[in-house]
Amino acid sequence: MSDNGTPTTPVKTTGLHVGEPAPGVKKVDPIIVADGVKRTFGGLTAVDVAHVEIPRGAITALIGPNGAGKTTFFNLLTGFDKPDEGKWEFDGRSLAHVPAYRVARMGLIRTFQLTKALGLLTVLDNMKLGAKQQTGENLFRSVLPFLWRKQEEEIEEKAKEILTRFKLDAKQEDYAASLSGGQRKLLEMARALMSDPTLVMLDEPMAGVNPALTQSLLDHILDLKSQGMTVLFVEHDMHMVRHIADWVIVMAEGKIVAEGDPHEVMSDPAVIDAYLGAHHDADLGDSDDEHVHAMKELIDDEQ
Ligand SMILES: Nc1ncnc2c1ncn2[C@@H]1O[C@H](COP(=O)(O)OP(=O)(O)OP(=O)(O)O)[C@@H](O)[C@H]1O
Repeated sequence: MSDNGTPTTPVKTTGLHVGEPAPGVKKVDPIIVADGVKRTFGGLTAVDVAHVEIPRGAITALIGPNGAGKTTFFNLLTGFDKPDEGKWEFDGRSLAHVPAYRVARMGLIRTFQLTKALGLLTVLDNMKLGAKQQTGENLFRSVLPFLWRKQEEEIEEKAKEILTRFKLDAKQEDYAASLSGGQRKLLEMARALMSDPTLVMLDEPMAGVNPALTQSLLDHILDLKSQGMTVLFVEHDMHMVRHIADWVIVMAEGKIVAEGDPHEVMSDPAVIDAYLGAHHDADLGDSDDEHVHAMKELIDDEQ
């Protein structure tokens, strides 16, 4: 946002890849490298990614039609699900068989939609839960209470400082369930920052967000990049993707079908096919598939 309150055009990070943009293209400085990652559910292949690299220090959008395998791939990368086969690295370290809590401790944090249980905690308690491993729960608590108390104070101070940055400080004692959709998204992001991540993975950051908070969320995501973090997000809001993503990876039927900067990707025939399939030239009429509509609009813009 500029000083006079009008949204500014974000500065895109370029020069991320080596060679022609295509599925699996090499990156100059990848933070995640995945190879042969496959996940099936019964007879259904949800994810079948031959090779993909996520560029460091940039904002990458993972897009694709419903059921493309985006969430499943997110879950695999973060240790919340196990693949049938494949290997993947974060910052040069293998993540295969590493449980979710250790992946998070290594600096790869994903946001979660606020569950019912977390809604019953205050905003401040939600933030404290996001802090890195706490010594409070072990021997120190009873043997060295002063250490535990000091750590508690530091965590609380940090939580309040981040809440202020996200303009949620006035809500710190409120139950998280009382927040609006947009405020919850801000809290999810704020909570992720409690553990000083290297890579932040956001699951549909714009879903359910009132337009009044959209700019604020976008600014916070751009801010993560300016602080040196890498961002990977799944999103159906194509305007947002085009506005802030430096790089876009497109999945369809479990596979990566295209990669490139937002302009390249939205004019790629493989992407048009993945989204619109047989509907490409048809009037979508009353179809309730909102993101297919949004994609069609943008593809038309590009042409
Ligand atoms: N636990 C599960 N059991 C069975 N099938 C599953 C499970 N999780 C996902 N699937 C199936 O795997 C496929 C990929 O689902 P996934 O949720 O990863 O797609 P997505 O791209 O995130 O979709 P959306 O954009 O709709 O969230 C879908 O066909 C889905 O029904």
